[in-house]
Amino acid sequence: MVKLRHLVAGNWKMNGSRSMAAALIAELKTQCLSGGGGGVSADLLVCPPFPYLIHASEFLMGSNIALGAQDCAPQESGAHTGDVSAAMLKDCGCSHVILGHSERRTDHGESSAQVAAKAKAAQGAGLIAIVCVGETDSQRDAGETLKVVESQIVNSIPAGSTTANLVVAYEPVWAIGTGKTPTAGDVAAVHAQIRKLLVAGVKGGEAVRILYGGSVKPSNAAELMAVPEVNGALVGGASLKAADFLGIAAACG
Ligand SMILES: O=C(CO)COP(=O)(O)O
Repeated sequence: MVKLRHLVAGNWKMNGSRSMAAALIAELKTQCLSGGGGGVSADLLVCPPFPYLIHASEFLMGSNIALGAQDCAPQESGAHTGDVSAAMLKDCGCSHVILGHSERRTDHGESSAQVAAKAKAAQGAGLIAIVCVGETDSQRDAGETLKVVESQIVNSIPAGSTTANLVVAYEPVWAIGTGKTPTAGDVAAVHAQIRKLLVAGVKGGEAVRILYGGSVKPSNAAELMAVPEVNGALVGGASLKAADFLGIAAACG
């Protein structure tokens, strides 16, 4: 098992405003610079909604907090009203983009093949694709977790992915925004399976970071982040408060 530096990514989802982004990022910067983040040794990433990316990239200047988006188009450019290309995200200062989040798979019917096409476009534009996978409540109850995750991994990760352009996030759908989390043992089993698939199918797959997401908060972060093959967190609700987000980062050890 390769020891990797943790990545703590904040998925703001459809929350915030320009003034909220300014205040939250200012607080993150101050806390990180002053060491008030509890000696954060993880890499930090914030992913605001599209309209605030350009502002956020300015607010983030002078910090080493990275910027990401929450989706991109599979096409490079052209007649695709309402879509945003990966090159545009790069142009706005993004280094990462979240793809295939369960909310997009559900709300927009995104298939794993579409997620793979988006990830390929993102990587082609020089972005790191954060590809999300995870089972629903009923799939879990049916004992299908590993089968579902395997299928999503195999079909959502494009050929040409490497350690340098891919991050995977395991987010059980039933744990998102519910306050429920899997046991450390369950997380370990899924992450071990994902690692096996990455080692078999991706160049440098042993060093691709695998994040856990779903109701991560400061009070449970230490336990979740200590699970073998958990290399960071994809945080929703708790990423909207600087103290909570940094509390999670500090728990990475
Ligand atoms: O969906 C998530 C991050 O992408 C997790 O959301 P919560 O942390 O709010 O459960």
